Amino acid sequence: MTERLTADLASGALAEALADIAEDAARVILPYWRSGVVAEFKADESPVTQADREAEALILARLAELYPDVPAVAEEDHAANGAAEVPGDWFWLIDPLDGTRGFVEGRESFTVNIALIHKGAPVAGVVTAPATQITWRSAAPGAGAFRRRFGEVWQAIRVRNRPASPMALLSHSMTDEEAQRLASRHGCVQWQGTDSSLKFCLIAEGRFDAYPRTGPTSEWDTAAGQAVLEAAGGRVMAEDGSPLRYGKSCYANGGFVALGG
Ligand SMILES: Nc1ncnc2c1ncn2[C@@H]1O[C@H](COP(=O)(O)O)[C@@H](OP(=O)(O)O)[C@H]1O
Ligand SMILES: [Mg+2]
Repeated sequence: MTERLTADLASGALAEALADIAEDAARVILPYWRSGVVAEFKADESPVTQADREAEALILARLAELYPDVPAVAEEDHAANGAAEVPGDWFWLIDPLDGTRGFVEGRESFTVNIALIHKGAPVAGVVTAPATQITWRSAAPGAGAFRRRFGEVWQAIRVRNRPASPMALLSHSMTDEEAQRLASRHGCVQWQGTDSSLKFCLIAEGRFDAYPRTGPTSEWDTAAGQAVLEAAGGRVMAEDGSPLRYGKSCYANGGFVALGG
C-alpha cells in the first residue's frame, strides 16, 4: 500500500510535493488575511475561519490524489467530527492554519502545517508562512532541511550551536512573568513571543535556540515543525526527555521543549 509513499519519502520527492501543496493552501488563505475575516469559536473556544476550512479541504484533496491509501488527521475535520481512532503505522497530521488568533488579528505569524507520521515519529514535514511567503521543509532522511521564498530555489538550513546567551521563543498565551520564568528555566536570558509553529522553523534556521511549552497543544500543531527542526539538527523532547511522539490519546501533547544545537 505504501510503496510509492516510502519511495518518495526516501528520495525527498514527498517533502517537495508537500511544500507545493502547502503553498497552494497559502494562496487560498491569503485573500482572507487583513480583509476583515470573521472568526467563529469551536467547542474548545479556539477560533476558526473560512480560510482554515478551505485550506484544509485543498490539502486533504491533494494528499488523497497523490497517496490515496494514507489516512489523514486534520484539525478542522477532527473538531467537526470528533476523535477518530488513531490510524495505522502511517498517517498525515494537518493543521491548515496554525496561529488562527494572530491571523484574525492581522499578525504575520500564522502557518500551514503538513506532516507524515510513521510509527509515532514525524518523518517528513512542511511549514509555510503565507504572510511572508516562506516555506520550510524536511528532505530525504539524513539530507537536512530547506527553506525557500515562494518561487525561489531551496536553501539549506541548520540549527546554530548554542550561543553564550541563548534566545527562547514562546507562545503569546502567557504573561510576561510566566514567559520570563520559563525562558530562564531553559537557560535563556532573552525571549520573544511568536504565534504558531513558526517557532520551530526559526530555531531550525539558526536564529533562536529553544521553544519551551508547558500549556497544551494538539499533535497537528507540532508535528510538521518537529519534522523540520529534527531534519535541521534540532530535537523536540517530551517532559520525560524522550522525543515527542504522535498518535497519542486525543492527539493531545503534554509539555515539551524544542531545542536547536
Ligand atoms: N487548551 C488548548 N488545547 C489544545 N491546543 C491548544 C490549547 N490552547 C492553544 N492550543 C493550540 O496552540 C496553538 C497556538 O499556539 P501558539 O500559542 O504557540 O500560537 C493553537 O493552534 P490554532 O491556531 O491552529 O488553533 C491551538 O491549537
Ligand atoms: Mg494549530
